[in-house]
Amino acid sequence: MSGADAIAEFDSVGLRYGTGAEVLKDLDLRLLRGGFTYLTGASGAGKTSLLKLLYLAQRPTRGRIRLFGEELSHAPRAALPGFRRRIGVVFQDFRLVRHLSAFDNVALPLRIARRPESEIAVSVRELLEWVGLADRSAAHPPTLSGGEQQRVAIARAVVGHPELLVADEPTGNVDADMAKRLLHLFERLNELGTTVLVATHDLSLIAATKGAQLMRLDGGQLVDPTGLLRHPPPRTRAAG
Ligand SMILES: Nc1ncnc2c1ncn2[C@@H]1O[C@H](COP(=O)(O)OP(=O)(O)OP(=O)(O)O)[C@@H](O)[C@H]1O
Repeated sequence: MSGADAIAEFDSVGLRYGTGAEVLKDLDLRLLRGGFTYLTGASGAGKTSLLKLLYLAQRPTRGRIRLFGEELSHAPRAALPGFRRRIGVVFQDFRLVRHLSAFDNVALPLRIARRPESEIAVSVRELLEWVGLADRSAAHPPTLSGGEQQRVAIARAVVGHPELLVADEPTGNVDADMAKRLLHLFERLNELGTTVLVATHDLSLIAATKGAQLMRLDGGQLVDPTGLLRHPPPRTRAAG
């Protein structure tokens, strides 16, 4: 398989914070375009750190990352916002804008993309309904429960149909029925072409997703239960 089929590739990637020990070691991985992947691992294993590398909140301390076919270490800083706009992120701590309503938080990526307000209104309403918050669209984040904030964060991450969706424990604050509904949303987005990576401890979620790839982090290293990772990475590159 050629590099052109991968939306992201890690080649011997390591990460340390400051002068501490490496929290991620020798990561070789490949996220296939259009794939659905779960990332598991004990608390502190490095899941959030790996996701941060993918959504460009951290740079690796060694190794190489290719994203959307581009080598990140060669990309100028000015190119990074362009990459980020292609990625939807559900942060573990939600990161909603406090002074904006739930509606306006979800609308943000579409407004940044300068989509017409009429289209924004339809998309945002549809998503708020899907995540069970149609009647809370005017509410501000501080007045929402943790689970409600998480659902707004998910709606915001998916509303622009990103090429890559990265979600950190996206069902950590919701009940089993809502988790199923949110999983269905991710699957639908995946069917429409979004590559999905979900970090989770929720084994029932993983069991419910047919055909998903599973990666596990253990002590900062990737264990590969489904045998789909790349060891070692291919050196060939497809033309174009
Ligand atoms: N900004 C930081 N500065 C220093 N160390 C950090 C920082 N962020 C994470 N770490 C350390 O890196 C290691 C991996 O943390 P990370 O948050 O990636 O794990 P995780 O698998 O996502 O954990 P959890 O499931 O509890 O969210 C931990 O030892 C953590 O203490």
